[in-house]
Amino acid sequence: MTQVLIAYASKMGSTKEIADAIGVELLKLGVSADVRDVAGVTTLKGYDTVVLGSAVYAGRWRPEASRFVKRNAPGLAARRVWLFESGWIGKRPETITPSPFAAKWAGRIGAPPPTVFGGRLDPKLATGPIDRLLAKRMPGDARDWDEILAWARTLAAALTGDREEHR
Ligand SMILES: Cc1cc2nc3c(=O)[nH]c(=O)nc-3n(C[C@H](O)[C@H](O)[C@H](O)COP(=O)(O)O)c2cc1C
Repeated sequence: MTQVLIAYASKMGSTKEIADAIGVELLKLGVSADVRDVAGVTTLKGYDTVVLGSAVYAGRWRPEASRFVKRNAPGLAARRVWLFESGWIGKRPETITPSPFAAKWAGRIGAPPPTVFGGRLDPKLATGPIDRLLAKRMPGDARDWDEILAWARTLAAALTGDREEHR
C-alpha cells in the first residue's frame, strides 16, 4: 500500500498548516500519509511517495528543506515526489514562478515543477526583528484552502490511479 511522507519546512507555522491540511485530505481519500517536520526526517525508508514543502524566505527554501533534498537526492529520484512552496502575500501575482532552488531540484529528481501557494504573515507569530517588521508592514493570509485541497485531491487521484493499475 502507498505510504506517503509529507515533510514540511516552516518557520512561522503556515507551511506546516498547509502540510497538515494535505495530510488530512489524503487520509480522507484513503491514502495513508505521515506529516513530519523535515528537520526530523532521517530516512525515506517505508515511504514510496514524498510530498515536500517549504516556506520561501528571501527567495530561498528553508535551509532544512534544501539540505534534505541534497542529502536524499538519490532516494527522492527513486520515489514519486511532489514539491510545493508557500510565500507570496497580498494580491495574487500575475505570474507565479517557483523559487530557483525548487525548480532546479525538481528537474534533478524527476519531480514535476513545484506548486506555489500563497503564504501568511502574522506579526504575532513572527520571531526575529526582520520577520516582525515585514509582518507588521504587510500582514495577511494568502493561502487558498480550496486550491490547496484541490491539489491534495489531484495527488490522491494519481496515487489511487496507480493502485487500480497495479491490481
Ligand atoms: C523576512 C521574510 C522574507 C520573505 N521572503 C519571501 C520571498 O522571498 N518570497 C516569498 O514568496 N515569500 C517570502 N516571505 C513570505 C513567507 O514565505 C510567508 O510568510 C510564508 O507563509 C511563511 O511560512 P512559514 O509560516 O511556514 O514560515 C518572506 C517572509 C519574511 C518574514
